[in-house]
Amino acid sequence: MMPHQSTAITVKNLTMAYGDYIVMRSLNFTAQRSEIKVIIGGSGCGKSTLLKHLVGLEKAASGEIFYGDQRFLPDSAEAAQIRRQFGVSFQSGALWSSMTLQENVALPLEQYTQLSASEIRDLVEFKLSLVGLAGFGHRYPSELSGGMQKRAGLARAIALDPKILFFDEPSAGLDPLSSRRLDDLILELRDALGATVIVVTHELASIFSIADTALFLDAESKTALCDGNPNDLVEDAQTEPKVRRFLTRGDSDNH
Ligand SMILES: Nc1ncnc2c1ncn2[C@@H]1O[C@H](COP(=O)(O)OP(=O)(O)OP(=O)(O)O)[C@@H](O)[C@H]1O
Repeated sequence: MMPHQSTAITVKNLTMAYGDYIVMRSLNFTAQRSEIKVIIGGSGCGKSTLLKHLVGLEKAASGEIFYGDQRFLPDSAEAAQIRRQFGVSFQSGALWSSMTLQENVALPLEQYTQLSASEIRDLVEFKLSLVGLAGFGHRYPSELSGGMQKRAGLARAIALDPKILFFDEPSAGLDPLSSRRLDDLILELRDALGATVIVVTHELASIFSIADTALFLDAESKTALCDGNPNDLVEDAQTEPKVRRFLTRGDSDNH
């Protein structure tokens, strides 16, 4: 059966491994257009590995990934075209320290579009204003706070109006207020771009405030134990105890 029209991402029987070491076996899930899906689970369960597979930095041991109805094979000719729809903000994809914010955000536009210098300048200013950094374009990353740097990374990730945004622990190292602002920003960007958003996070507050769905990866069984709205998962008596414990920070052990 072809994946459904409004389905942005379909993962079918995805097995991920490093050499002989299997990280996850036969994962199945979908993400709809404009859905915010968080990937959660204990340390080392394979969250970052899944993100790397989704963006094509790692190749599946077996199984398939579809964007819309297009199969995503990292080495194929179509992959470059699919990747153009991605906005990626990983820790490793931090800003270039030798470039101003303007130059950082302009980079993907210069690389991937035929826009003129003045069009790029206007777009960069617009993207910076979307993340609350209008007027900061001339600054270097070192001249910004950690929260501002994260937002600048976001501005770069949305430079090409991505259909799908990927974030790896966006609020790591931020104070609770900055982290909250970043969550609000992710919600605003989803609404403004209509993008599907995939986020790896450990932050419970973020999970409950931004996620439409939470996919829980379990290292022990090497499978996803659930994929649902986090509030429903806490309420639902059928939810795996492990997932409930995670989402309630162990409080449900007392019930
Ligand atoms: N390049 C690699 N080569 C071999 N094994 C790896 C590699 N990267 C990760 N692993 C292993 O794969 C498993 C999953 O790692 P991954 O980084 O995806 O987990 P994670 O859920 O993102 O962890 P954390 O929450 O601690 O960031 C771990 O056992 C890790 O040691």
